[in-house]
Amino acid sequence: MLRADKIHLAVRLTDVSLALHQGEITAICGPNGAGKSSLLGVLAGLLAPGSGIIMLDDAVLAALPAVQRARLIGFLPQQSEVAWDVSAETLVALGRLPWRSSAAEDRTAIETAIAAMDLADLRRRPVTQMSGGERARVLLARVLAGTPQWVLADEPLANLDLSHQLALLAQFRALAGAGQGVALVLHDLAQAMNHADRVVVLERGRIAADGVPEAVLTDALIEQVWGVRAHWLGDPGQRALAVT
Ligand SMILES: Nc1ncnc2c1ncn2[C@@H]1O[C@H](COP(=O)(O)OP(=O)(O)OP(=O)(O)O)[C@@H](O)[C@H]1O
Repeated sequence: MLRADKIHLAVRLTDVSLALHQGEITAICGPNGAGKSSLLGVLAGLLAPGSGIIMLDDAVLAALPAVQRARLIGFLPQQSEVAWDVSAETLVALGRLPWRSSAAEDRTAIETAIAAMDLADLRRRPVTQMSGGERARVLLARVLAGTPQWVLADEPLANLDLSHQLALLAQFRALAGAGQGVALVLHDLAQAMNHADRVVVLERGRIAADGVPEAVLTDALIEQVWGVRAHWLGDPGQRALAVT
């Protein structure tokens, strides 16, 4: 379990408590500036809260050695810019840095990540010569190559075409099915409704709702938090949001 207890981060997060569970996909939703990226950064141990604590199972996350945190938690930031002119394969291989494993183990993890992100044809291409969506897939493959127990991804679907969005959502489901914990910042409420096990809604740095998607993403909450009047169409698992 990855647990945040009474987190305060100046201006950005106020009294945020939540627990993420392995085997689940948790969607973190909310308007621009609500604190989603800040929360993900705190959960990953990359941002130190002013007060409050993050626990990873029985350990205080901040007290774990950095290399152990890097093995346990894979973090995909919102920005997909890459400064280095390296090939996709080299960038994916950097995901193995926290591990001092055998070459064979590294190779297997790298190849699995490349296949999962559909990058076989792009593996030798410099990432600086890729489209935004292609680069986003390489960066996520780097996270997957690290075989983390937790994947925390900030808007991982934002630059992807529909087919790669669906493939990636299936990939996240497979990770959760294998017992990993997955937390995704998502702006698309239909994706959160249909693909997450749980939705956490942030509003101005506070948790506005937390629970199963159908119970959380009600028409009333969407109007309250996003100021948009909308209603859901379709059946559970295949919902579409109609704006009224
Ligand atoms: N480094 C920073 N120092 C101080 N305030 C910041 C910093 N980064 C972001 N903020 C502010 O904190 C609030 C939350 O920002 P955050 O990036 O977490 O929101 P978000 O929900 O991820 O937004 P978006 O949907 O636009 O990506 C915003 O008001 C933002 O302006």
